[in-house]
Amino acid sequence: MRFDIVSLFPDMVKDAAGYGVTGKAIDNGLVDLRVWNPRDFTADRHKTVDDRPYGGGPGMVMKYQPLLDAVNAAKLEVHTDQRRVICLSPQGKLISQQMLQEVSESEQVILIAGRYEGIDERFIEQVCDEEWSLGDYVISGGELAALIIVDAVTRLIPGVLGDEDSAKQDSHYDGLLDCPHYTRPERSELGGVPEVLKGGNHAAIRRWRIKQSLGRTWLRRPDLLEKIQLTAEQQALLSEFKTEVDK
Ligand SMILES: CN(C)c1cccc(CNc2ccc(C(N)=O)cn2)c1
Repeated sequence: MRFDIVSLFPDMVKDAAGYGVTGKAIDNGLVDLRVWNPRDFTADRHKTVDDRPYGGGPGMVMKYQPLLDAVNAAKLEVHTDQRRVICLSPQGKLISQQMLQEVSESEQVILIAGRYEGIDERFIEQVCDEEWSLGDYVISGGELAALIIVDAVTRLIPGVLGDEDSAKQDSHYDGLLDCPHYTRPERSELGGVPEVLKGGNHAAIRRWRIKQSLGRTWLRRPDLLEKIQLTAEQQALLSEFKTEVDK
């Protein structure tokens, strides 16, 4: 997987991606990350990347030409048709694990991190394949949003996470919230650890974890439950949870 991030703050993106799971994936060549600064694609003396909005109004709009030239430079470096150009913005489609899964099967993902009040619409319409939003809020630039995409997609690439299953056990991978996790010490001023987890009955532990995931999803995010078809076992465990929680 090759990520190309177009951003006015390339070091911010490059440095942040260099930590943890994404940093390791880059070091061992499972992921390639390249950053492009639109300012390097300006032709004027002042290296202009933004301008005043037609129609007036506050703030500035990013000019399309430096962005377009940066995207074209990124495309030239990777010969593939398995490529997605995605702009991050509050006007985009709300991302889901499914959208991330699809993109993880591409060869090149070009992410546009906008600043200012936004980007000339002609660039979004003509150059970007998609416009994605991480949620209904505005941040000062698309860089943090782009880094979230890089992180979430990288985790889905085979071989990136040590234990193949850990990605699958990620909450939202099966559409449910994750179960609670505990580690040593067994006793603490914060309380103890559920008995079932301390025993060696792996079938009981598996059932407990599934029940907790279902119960938490039912309590905290019933909207997620609406979207999935529960197996007979899941339905039984959720019913059990509901009777216990009502007590
Ligand atoms: C039209 N355009 C590119 C744009 C317009 C306004 C702000 C920004 C940058 N800020 C962002 C980006 C994404 C998100 C999100 N919710 O994903 C929130 N804020 C970009």
